[in-house]
Amino acid sequence: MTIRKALTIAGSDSGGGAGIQADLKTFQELGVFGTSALTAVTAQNTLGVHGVYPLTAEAVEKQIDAVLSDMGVDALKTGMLFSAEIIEAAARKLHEYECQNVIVDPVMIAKGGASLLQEEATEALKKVLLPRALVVTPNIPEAEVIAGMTITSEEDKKEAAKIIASFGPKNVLIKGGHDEGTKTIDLLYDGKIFHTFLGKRIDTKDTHGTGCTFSAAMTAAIAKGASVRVAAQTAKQFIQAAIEDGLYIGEGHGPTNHWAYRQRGGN
Ligand SMILES: Nc1ncnc2c1ncn2[C@@H]1O[C@H](COP(=O)(O)OP(=O)(O)O)[C@@H](O)[C@H]1O
Ligand SMILES: Cc1ncc(COP(=O)(O)OP(=O)(O)O)c(N)n1
Repeated sequence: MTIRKALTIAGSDSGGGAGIQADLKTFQELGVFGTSALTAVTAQNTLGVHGVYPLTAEAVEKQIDAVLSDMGVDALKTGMLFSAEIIEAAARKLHEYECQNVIVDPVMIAKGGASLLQEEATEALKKVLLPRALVVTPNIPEAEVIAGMTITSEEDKKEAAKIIASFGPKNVLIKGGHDEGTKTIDLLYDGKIFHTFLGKRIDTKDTHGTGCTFSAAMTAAIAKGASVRVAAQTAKQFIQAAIEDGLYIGEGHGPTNHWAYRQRGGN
């Protein structure tokens, strides 16, 4: 049996709905062996972020070294990176180990409004990390910050995707969770063509960690050999099932159901 492996470089969510915890659960559900390099510890639950405690860039580098020098990976993703120093450290390691299948989820702000990326780190993200990405997966507010424009229509999303592509990622996927309307529209730009992935918008407050889970599902699918387009389709089905079959945990924005996709027969 060939074991496929994935690495997540991200923050810890004590509430288990987002961050490293969501990533590892998603890898597991999609049959991929998960490894991790922690960037920060957050004290977090469904009501919000109650504390952020970043690790040093050196600690992040050491974890990446430990995993990549011995075990290797088929794909990796980044999530909450918090500072320019951590972004630069991660980018140096991706260069050193010649990592190819890199999925960058440019996490900036948690649902409750807490900052998970220092404002001055956006430039480092654009300059050193995006050029190394096979795919970058911003939500709409993140796409607005990276592209430097406001998004209010599908045409705006396309324009923003083109601007973000100019920073170097091979593919840009703008997630549609923050849109309005009865459908969610995720837009993939591969440098030439636009592809859309549609879902039924579920009326629920339990959407904590949807972005992390979506990008982790893409990472797992790519680790198993899927193209970016097929991986986006798998991730869309995974997150749709995870939101639809809600778990109703906690008083605020609850986590999604990472079991749902496999329980429905997905693989
Ligand atoms: N209420 C919802 N119903 C169905 N799909 C959703 C809903 N909210 C988000 N999604 C989907 O979850 C994924 C993550 O999207 P988004 O919420 O934009 O990311 P983030 O968590 O980074 O803000 C996307 O595929 C999006 O379409
Ligand atoms: C530790 C940590 N990492 C990332 C996030 C953001 O997750 P996301 O999937 O964007 O979901 P919401 O925060 O929007 O629910 C996080 N909260 N914590």
